[in-house]
Amino acid sequence: MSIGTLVLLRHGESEWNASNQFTGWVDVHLTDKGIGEGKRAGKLLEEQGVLPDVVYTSLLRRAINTANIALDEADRHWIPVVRDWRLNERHYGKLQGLNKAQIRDEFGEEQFMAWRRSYDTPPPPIDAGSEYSQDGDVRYAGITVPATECLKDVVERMVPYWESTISKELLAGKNVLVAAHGNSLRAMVKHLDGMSDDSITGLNIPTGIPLRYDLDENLKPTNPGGTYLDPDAAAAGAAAVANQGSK
Ligand SMILES: O=C(O)[C@@H](CO)OP(=O)(O)O
Repeated sequence: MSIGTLVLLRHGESEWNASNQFTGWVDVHLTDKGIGEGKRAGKLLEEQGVLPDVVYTSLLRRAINTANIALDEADRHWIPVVRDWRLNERHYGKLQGLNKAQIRDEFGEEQFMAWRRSYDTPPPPIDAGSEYSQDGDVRYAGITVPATECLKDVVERMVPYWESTISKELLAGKNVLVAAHGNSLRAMVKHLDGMSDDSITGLNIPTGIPLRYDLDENLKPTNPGGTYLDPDAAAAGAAAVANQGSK
């Protein structure tokens, strides 16, 4: 049996992407632009014949709604869905809700970039019970909700999940759509492409553009880095993410 195709999809633009706020586990809505990006993602899946058999999402509405919109557009709204917190965005700790440009101004470029993109420097932890903390959220009953995470923490929660679930679907020949987030997908790409802790710091994932991975029987990409279904829009989108926080 041949290996299924993997498609990674970062959610469309969220309200806090638009207002330049650190988001993490805060459950913000898509903007109208984000909804449009979800539709376009679905069109790309359909036009390029990359039709998922199963969809995995985080527990956050920006990823859930993007997947629903894209699948509806591609006429695959009926496929089975699995949702798991391990696909959630990286928890941004005390930075959740704060403006990226203000944090950059207050703490300087180096500290700002260490919190955003270093592999193992987590932001300061969020206070339990504060406005943007998730410690009392019923959807996370039974798990220890993080107070902050660095990318390494995301890799450590995501890879065992990948190995026990998503990779098995692919090995069984199913096409899998993973609808998730900038940093949880960076963790997945790092794992798939075997990227070093240093090289992942320079990788940014644009909103709403499907990224296809063709895998061999060892789940190694035969197209390293994956293939965006709209490469020009992806390059522009990734540059915009990289520049967030700049004036
Ligand atoms: O705020 C966040 O949760 C993420 C994704 O939007 O931001 P960044 O790209 O700065 O890691």
